[in-house]
Amino acid sequence: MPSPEPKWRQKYWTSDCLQNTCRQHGLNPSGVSKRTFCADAAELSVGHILTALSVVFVISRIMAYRRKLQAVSNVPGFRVPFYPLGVPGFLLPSTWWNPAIHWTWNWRHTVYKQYGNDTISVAPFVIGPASFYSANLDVARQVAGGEHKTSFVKPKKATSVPTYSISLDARLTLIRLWGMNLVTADGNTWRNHRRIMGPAFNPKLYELVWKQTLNTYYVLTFKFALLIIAKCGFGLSFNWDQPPRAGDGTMTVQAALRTVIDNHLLMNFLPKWIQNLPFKKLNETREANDQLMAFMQDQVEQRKADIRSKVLGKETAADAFTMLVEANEDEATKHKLDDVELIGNVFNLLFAGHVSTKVSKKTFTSRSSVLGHDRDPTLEEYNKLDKVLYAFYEALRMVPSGFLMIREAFEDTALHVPNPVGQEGSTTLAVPKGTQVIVDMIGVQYNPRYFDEPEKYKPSRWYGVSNESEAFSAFSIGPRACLGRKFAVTEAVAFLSVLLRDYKVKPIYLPGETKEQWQERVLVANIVLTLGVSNVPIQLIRRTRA
Ligand code: HEM
Repeated sequence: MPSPEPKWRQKYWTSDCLQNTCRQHGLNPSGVSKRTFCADAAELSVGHILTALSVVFVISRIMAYRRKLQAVSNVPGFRVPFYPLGVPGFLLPSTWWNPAIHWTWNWRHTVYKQYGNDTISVAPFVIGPASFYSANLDVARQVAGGEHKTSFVKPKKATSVPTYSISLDARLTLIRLWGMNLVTADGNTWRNHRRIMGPAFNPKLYELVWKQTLNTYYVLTFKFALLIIAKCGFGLSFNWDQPPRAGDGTMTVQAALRTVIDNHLLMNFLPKWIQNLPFKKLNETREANDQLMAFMQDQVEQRKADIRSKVLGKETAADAFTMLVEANEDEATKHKLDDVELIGNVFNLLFAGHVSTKVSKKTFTSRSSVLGHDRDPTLEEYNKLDKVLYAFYEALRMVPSGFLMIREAFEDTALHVPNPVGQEGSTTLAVPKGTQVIVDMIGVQYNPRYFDEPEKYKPSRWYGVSNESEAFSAFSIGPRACLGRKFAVTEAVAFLSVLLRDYKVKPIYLPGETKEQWQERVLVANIVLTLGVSNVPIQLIRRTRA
């Protein structure tokens, strides 16, 4: 009994094969079993099926594409293969045929001009939903303002966001990590969250923000200055994240040095017997001093060992500390400093270098008209620091960290899109349920409708604008505007006022580079959950007291 033909083969028999002939391939029927399989004919059939499938796919895409164009009322915009916030659009590099997530930044100066209005559409012809992108504040008010009667919500659940929408999915998943919250909620749930959260943002909190920002400024600049002097002056392998531990490891070198520096007057001027009294502060200072000495001793030993085992002709490290130890080792024995003297010198250098590099609380700039005294600013003086506020507003306008506000129509609705500048009125567009309207916050901040010469850094444009004003829109507008606005602004003003009091900030130019060219070079978007810029080369120059 011949074994039965497998099913997949039988499927491809042609009627010619069944009649023991194959006109197409000229087979002689004699001797050819009825069950002979005509492989070429079968391949032809697979090809037919694939072609048919492709045709079906293309037709379905064309129909879907037409629906997307209808959804966005044929408003001009991108006709590209992929949705910018989804896979693969998000993963592929941003280029003319794939805007990707970066387009709102990369093309911020040109894109809306190119399409003739500040609301445009995206209709991807391969994959992804139709959406509007708008740099218009009236559109923002309709979709993101959180008005009672809105037909737009933040895209519902992270899980319900289509899987092609990787970035959106990731953003929502991240901000929902700890459950439903004010940022992700909508409707009555949002109102309830806001009612409870709102009172937490009160003057007492801002008082704390102010105080802690100033404290952190000193901790930060101390650590920063220590790091530089330790690395460059002494070749010590200090690490920002994991500072080295002094002595027996119970204290970081940074903490020990801080204590010693803060209390050096006690150690220098009090008689020894008083220093040894069992008071908390004296105990701590003694302990810190011992730990630091043990650390320095260890460092000197290491340097000596390095110098002794130095491979002939190989340079040792060029830091001041190593060179000091090396010079001492070269001295004739009678002139040599002993270890304690060497440490004394090293410590003094470290101490002196650190104190002169660190930002002293007492440093004061003669330029400041507000902080005219030898002290830190207080929160009560906030209003007088308006120039600092305007500088911060302008920087945030140029790099708005909350760069997209994504909304979705939960029912069929309408959108009133203001006509281009110079044309009165607005156009009403029908927006089907499920269509996204994305407020492009970068576009808003660079929109010539709202700002003249938007590409220029001009803090003066904010003169007289109050902290609550909606003219400044980088924190969003309407009832759903950023709850942390005053928190962020208080922190920024406190930090910037002391930083700018103590330091001049100078851009580091390439040879022959202008300020505008520098700005264009360094403003490279760094988009994670929020928008930032990559490394900005600047020089901080300590101000001298007048
Ligand atoms: C420079 C700093 C900040 C900027 C530019 C900023 C910007 C924004 C923007 C644009 C929104 C609206 C998002 C949307 O509707 O999709 C928002 C909402 C929000 N922000 Fe901020 N934000 C900043 C700092 C903060 C801080 C420090 C906090 C908290 C301490 C905070 C808490 C919130 C909350 C809770 C919401 C949701 C408000 C609601 O939906 O009712 N933000 N922020």
